[in-house]
Amino acid sequence: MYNKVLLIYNGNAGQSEVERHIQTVAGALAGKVEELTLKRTKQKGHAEEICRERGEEVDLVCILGGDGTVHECINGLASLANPPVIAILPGGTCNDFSRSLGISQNMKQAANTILIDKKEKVDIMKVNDRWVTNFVGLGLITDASQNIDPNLKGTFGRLSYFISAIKTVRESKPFSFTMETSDGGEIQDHAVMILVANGNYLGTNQLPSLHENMNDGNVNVFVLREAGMAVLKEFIQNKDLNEWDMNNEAFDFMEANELTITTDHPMELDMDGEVYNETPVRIRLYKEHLTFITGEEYNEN
Ligand SMILES: Nc1ncnc2c1ncn2[C@@H]1O[C@H](COP(=O)(O)OP(=O)(O)OP(=O)(O)O)[C@@H](O)[C@H]1O
Repeated sequence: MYNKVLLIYNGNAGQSEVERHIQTVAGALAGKVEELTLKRTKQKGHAEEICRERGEEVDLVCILGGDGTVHECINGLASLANPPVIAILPGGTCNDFSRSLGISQNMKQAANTILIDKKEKVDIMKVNDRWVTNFVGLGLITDASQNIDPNLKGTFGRLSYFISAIKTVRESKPFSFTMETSDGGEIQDHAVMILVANGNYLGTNQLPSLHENMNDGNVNVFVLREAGMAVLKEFIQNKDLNEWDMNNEAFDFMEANELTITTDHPMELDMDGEVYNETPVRIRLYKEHLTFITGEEYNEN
């Protein structure tokens, strides 16, 4: 089991809910670990700082938060020489990366997963100068995140993503891009959205995928040329890419472990749900770079 455990939680999340979650997690870990330190994030960027400074002092870092908090923590941990094992406790709105790891969305069950201690090495993307767990995207997806009304997010939670997506689809305009892959391939085209996914979920929807694990050394690259609702519906509903019509002009799909994307004008990059950077972008996958606690049903190779 683990001697030293650091539990980081989003200090900006609803107070009473956080307190309940901490009680649940601390209750599950009490008696099983030697030392449990709680750290509340004080502002955006704090989780990254804590992880960079304290990550090597502990055996396990538990992240109680959503994908944005996970993103921050990974950026503090991924460059350490001896990073700890990482457990994600689904404390955000969508918690997409925890879903990809097969972690239960029930906090008690998620905390108990830590005690079962099933661990897997997982691929992580380096996107320009940031580490990314779940996805990087440009075009429609960035606009959809930006269009979320913070008041709606508080009231409707993940429904606000869909309201925003529908609003954005109506307004989206195509952009020109050039994509180069490490095998020398080059594509020049137009799109309304490019999505490079390491994880298998987006806005709680399962993404179409050829395989379910996250240590295969490849990311899934989706290029959507049209923003019609029919295309988006297929994208969201059809989970198995083996059954997709690959001749459909509305989208392209490929796998890659390294690629660069340039656009006709600088475009914002959505990384794990927050805008951190803009194009041009270089994406490189680091195979099995970090070790995560996974749910029992997580599919390893
Ligand atoms: N104390 C804090 N004050 C302000 N912002 C914070 C604080 N701690 C974390 N954050 C930021 O808040 C953002 C949202 O938090 P988080 O990702 O945990 O929840 P969420 O957006 O509801 O979850 P999801 O992305 O899974 O839908 C993150 O990008 C994170 O950087």
